[in-house]
Amino acid sequence: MITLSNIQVTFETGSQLVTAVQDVSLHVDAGDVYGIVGYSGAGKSTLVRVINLLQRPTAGSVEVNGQDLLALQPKELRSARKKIGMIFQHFNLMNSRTIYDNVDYPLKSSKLSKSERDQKVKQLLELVGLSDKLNAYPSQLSGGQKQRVAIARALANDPEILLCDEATSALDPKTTLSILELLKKLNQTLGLTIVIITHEMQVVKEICNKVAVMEAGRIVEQGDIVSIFSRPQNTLTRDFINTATHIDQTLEKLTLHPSLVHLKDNDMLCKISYIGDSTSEPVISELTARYRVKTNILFANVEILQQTPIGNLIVVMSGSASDLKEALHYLQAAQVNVEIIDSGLLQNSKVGDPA
Ligand SMILES: Nc1ncnc2c1ncn2[C@@H]1O[C@H](COP(=O)(O)OP(=O)(O)OP(=O)(O)O)[C@@H](O)[C@H]1O
Repeated sequence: MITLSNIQVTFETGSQLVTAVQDVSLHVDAGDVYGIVGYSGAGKSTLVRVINLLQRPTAGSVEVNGQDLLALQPKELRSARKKIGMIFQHFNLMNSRTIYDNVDYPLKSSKLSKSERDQKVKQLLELVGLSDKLNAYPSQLSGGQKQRVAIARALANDPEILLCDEATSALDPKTTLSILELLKKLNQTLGLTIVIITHEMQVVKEICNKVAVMEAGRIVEQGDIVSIFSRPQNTLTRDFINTATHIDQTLEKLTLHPSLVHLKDNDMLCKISYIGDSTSEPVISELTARYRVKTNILFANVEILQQTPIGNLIVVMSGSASDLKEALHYLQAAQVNVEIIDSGLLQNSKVGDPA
């Protein structure tokens, strides 16, 4: 549905050149919910605006639904753009017009009759759950309701693609979830292809089937969500994932308060992660039954991403050195990833160190 190839966007500010997007290529299939995640200034907004040519790239090509957008004449581009809806962080509604008029506005240039337009506006507002707000003004709505109006307006011309530029960043967590649920419903019922840019991996986790991670204008990692969450390759990707799973915060607390974890010489503080089938294996109980290794679970979390379970645990494993070694081999063979964070030997030698 969308193929960006070797996109470069450079801005000239006074005598300075800012390269906002650098050699980015990505491919979005029809029906994807594609997340682009990155910290502020990474180039996400610039990149997403390239998809509908709100931002013309300095170099590269933009193909949407089989059309080379950069080759289109202004009139053709206007009609291609109608098939690409967009929503924004601050909703961009017209405050002096009613909700009805906001949604009706993009239909003014359509070929629909007045009664067809009326029917369409009402249908759209029903789809987003706002049938009772036709005559209200934006100032009378909550942030979540305003975003629903913006979504209805973006769908007025039956687009195939919806671009979401930080669409939930101004919303509280509960409202964010309800908007993401609505987007998921639109993806599933209308077959809408969605591109979401966000700085929150939590958003990606809720709704996306694919994700690209951006840093300093480049994509540092991209792929399907399960592979990225279970085997992140890039440090930045790991950082983003850890913020969404809370595992790093827990580890930080444990490291800041060593009294929470009393490690004896043969104890190991480990982070254990697994994906898919391993969750049904009673791996933890096997450690005790087969290898005489006791496991104290300090933190456990299972996420279901695209119907695939992904688990993360922080545990203290205790046993003899040889039993621990065998247990680690067993976990490795069971496709369970183990990262040793600290061990009793290490911790106790640190305690004994002269200041
Ligand atoms: N019109 C412009 N003129 C000059 N520089 C720009 C322009 N638009 C963006 N930039 C610069 O390009 C870089 C990327 O900005 P962009 O807004 O795309 O990042 P972002 O990842 O979307 O960040 P945020 O989440 O804060 O919006 C930044 O250094 C920004 O200052």
